Amino acid sequence: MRETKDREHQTMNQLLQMVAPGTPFRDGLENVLRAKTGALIVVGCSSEIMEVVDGGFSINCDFSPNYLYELAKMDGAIILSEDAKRILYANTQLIPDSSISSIETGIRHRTAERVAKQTGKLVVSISQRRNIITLYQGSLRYSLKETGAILTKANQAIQTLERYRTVYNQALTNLSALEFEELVTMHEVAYVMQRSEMVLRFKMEISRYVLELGNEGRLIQMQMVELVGSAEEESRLMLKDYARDSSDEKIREIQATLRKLSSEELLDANGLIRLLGYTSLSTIAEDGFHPHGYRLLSKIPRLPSVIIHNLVGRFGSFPRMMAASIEELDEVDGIGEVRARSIKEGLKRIQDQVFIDRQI
Ligand SMILES: Nc1ncnc2c1ncn2[C@@H]1O[C@H](COP(=O)(O)OP(=O)(O)OP(=O)(O)O)[C@@H](O)[C@H]1O
Repeated sequence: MRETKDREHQTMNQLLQMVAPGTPFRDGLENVLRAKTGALIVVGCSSEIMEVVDGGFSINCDFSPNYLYELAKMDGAIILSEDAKRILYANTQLIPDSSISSIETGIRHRTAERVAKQTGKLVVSISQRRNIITLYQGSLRYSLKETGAILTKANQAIQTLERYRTVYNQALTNLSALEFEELVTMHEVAYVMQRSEMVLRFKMEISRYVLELGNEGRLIQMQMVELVGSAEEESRLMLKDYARDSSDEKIREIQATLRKLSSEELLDANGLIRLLGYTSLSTIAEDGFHPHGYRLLSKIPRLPSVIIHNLVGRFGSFPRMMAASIEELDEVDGIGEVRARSIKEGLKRIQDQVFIDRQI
């Protein structure tokens, strides 16, 4: 079910990219909309398409918004190449299988829906009377919204993302402080997992608006990138810190499963902890719920990931690493006395900062 949704989401994103404001294709569609001539446009010219096409004439020229507008004055459908860069046929009659179900009432729109379902290609219907552009592909149906309306929604989403990001930052600071104090419980970890996932889901939603807005969406995109910042990487490192199997492959698997959870499942803390590989609370009690230290170590400037990997390999958990002397750090592969000192000092600085931030 969720996989179908993911596929639909991907198809939708591709569609929105293709018709984004600023593209010649969108300019052409807007021209037709303004001229109120209506149009039926098929993007792609496979054998399945040719089976439902009757009559018309071959054009075979480069796409231009004006040309599309001129051709739309004629009756019938216009057929474009797969990349919408060439106009292949115009004035054609489309005869899809009439037994294919359709929710549309007008003939143009019903034809568009059926052709899209029958061939899997993108079909665009521009209504002459209702001032609306509708996209069909397979069983997907989407009416393009006015740029102003999308901008309003995108701005609201940015404001919500801002609030989510603030809460996520607080959750991370709190987790860091507890990691230094060795007081982390599964609840804090599950809470941070929920919060980071919410930020990432909002990012996906805003990315959709950005695609739909085309060149009008640049400012929204810049705000989104700025707000999300390092959230994705922090979230990955946090999973690496607490997953029983912290291999990159396992972390990718956990991330993919997280993405598929419904909103209710995401609120189930026990389910999230099970995702990390803990089957019961008693397993946690035995091992202690301590991070490996990937996330906090990554905050030390210029500390290569291979050294972080060696440190985690040697000490296993963050508290043991914190308790290690300069000499013990010095024994780790790739670490000399100077680096051992800078790691100790780096961690101390992060600890002080985290405790200050927690007070704010
Ligand atoms: N099967 C078809 N093949 C090609 N063109 C079609 C087909 N069906 C309808 N059209 C085009 O759509 C035009 C309008 O049809 P109709 O008014 O019945 O559709 P509609 O769905 O009500 O659209 P609108 O909202 O634009 O009025 C026709 O004049 C013709 O150009």
